[in-house]
Amino acid sequence: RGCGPRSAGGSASCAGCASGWRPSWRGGDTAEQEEDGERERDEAACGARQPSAAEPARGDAGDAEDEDGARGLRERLAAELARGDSGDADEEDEDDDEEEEEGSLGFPAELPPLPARSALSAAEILRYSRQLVLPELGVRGQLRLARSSVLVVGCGGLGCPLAQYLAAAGVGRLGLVDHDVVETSNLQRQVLHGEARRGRPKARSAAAALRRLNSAVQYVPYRGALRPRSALRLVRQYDIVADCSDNVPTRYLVSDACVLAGKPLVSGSALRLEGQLAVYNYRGGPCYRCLFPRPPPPDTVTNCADGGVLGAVTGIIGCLQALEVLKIASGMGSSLSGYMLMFDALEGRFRNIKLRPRKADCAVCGDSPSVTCLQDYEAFCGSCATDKCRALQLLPGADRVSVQQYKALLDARVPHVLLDVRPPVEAEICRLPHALHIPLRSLQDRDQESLQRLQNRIGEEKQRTDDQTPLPVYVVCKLGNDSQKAVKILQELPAEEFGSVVAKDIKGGLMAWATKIDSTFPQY
Ligand SMILES: Nc1ncnc2c1ncn2[C@@H]1O[C@H](COP(=O)(O)OP(=O)(O)OP(=O)(O)O)[C@@H](O)[C@H]1O
Ligand SMILES: [Zn+2]
Repeated sequence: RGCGPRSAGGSASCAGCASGWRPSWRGGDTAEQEEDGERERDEAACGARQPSAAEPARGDAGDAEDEDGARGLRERLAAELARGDSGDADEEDEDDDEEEEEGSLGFPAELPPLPARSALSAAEILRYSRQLVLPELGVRGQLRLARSSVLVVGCGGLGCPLAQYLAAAGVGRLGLVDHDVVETSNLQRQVLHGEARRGRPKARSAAAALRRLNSAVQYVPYRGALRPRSALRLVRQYDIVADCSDNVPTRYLVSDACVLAGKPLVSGSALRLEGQLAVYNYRGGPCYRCLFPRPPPPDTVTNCADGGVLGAVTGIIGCLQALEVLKIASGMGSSLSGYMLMFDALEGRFRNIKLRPRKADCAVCGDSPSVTCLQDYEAFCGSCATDKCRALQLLPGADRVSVQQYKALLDARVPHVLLDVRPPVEAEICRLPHALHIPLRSLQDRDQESLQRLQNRIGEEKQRTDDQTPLPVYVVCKLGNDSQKAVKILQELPAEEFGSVVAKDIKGGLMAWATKIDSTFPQY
């Protein structure tokens, strides 16, 4: 997931595209298009054999194999229709993700090649008729799609719409990788997973939903994290890779694997109300590392849980990713390679920015690469390959208390000030009633009025006690990261101006309060 350079929050980088922390755009470069061998590369990339003009684009199955395939498909379609008629298909399907046969991420087995196809069946012609009549696609493009395999990394906000449109369009095989399970807060944008799938592995849930949409596509769910030890073996088995993940180490891992395996990478990111799309390592264009040779500092990266995202924005970017995949797979039109498409939802504006060409000194796709095998990307980026472990450790243990410790001192009526440093929009969602609210941003800006409000509150509380020791300020935020940053700021305030402030942070923040102390406190 990512953000545009103009993301709210200014300095935040996105977990997805690693921008925000901006690439040094250089306008005016000619896109590096390698015309030579373009067709060859394209064929290899989509794994499709281009049928000759003499080959029939017919609806009547021409040989026994096609006949069988068409009959099987017709029967399946008939069965599906019958199920739809009965009106209880959804109920029957409720547990069908349990039946999804999984691929192994540990040592991915070699997948059988997709069958060679020379003609479409009548059922396929009917099913794909609205796109078959597009001269740009036609039967030839549809057959190429049917021979194409796409690996989708991440079945979340981007992966769901992407996979949905690829399945509907009739790609041959979809590999679906995700290590997570469906959560309630996913449902606002991860449109393949329904309420009944909460707690289920996303890869299987997605495969089950997609199978209902188009049973002719092969789905291979991989329940687990894409890791350096197996990524290359997996990526080699697919023609095109779509990065729909949400963290920087995975972005580098997927990109490097694509360069080493020679696969095009369609990469999307979305955060807040902005999204980005790029095609890397395709037709001589740059790779992700060409643009972002170094990862951003981990504490500048924002994710959807912290920054928020509108489902429609991930939907738009996911669909644009699907479009790029379909174009590459079918050989239709020109690709976005060499450009980055940026979407600003509030302005309703798309911008296409020309990227620097492939860098001759790129560590992985350059002329003498130093990265020749996959690495430890968590170490390289200094952050986890999941956005689940988001806890920063900025303060020594003595400056932190647990939610249980804070509850105990609250029960004992120990005089103190509770300072909530979340952004105003989050404080409107829920808050502890006795907290003073000053956003971290105001502290970072040393906003005088805010600091005065803090001093006033400390003064008021002090009046209630004879104790002459400095009154403690306990700082809370959503997860316990911003609160540590706030404590550092308070500790650095000049004592002669503000008096000495004894500040401590509450570990795990209000979400730890909700899970460990008060289950009625909302989680978000
Ligand atoms: N290395 C990886 N291997 C497999 N799946 C990954 C990897 N990195 C990220 N993902 C998956 O990519 C998806 C990204 O989607 P998205 O950010 O919309 O979902 P999320 O992480 O569930 O959201 P939230 O942050 O709101 O909880 C997630 O489902 C996540 O599990
Ligand atoms: Zn590169």
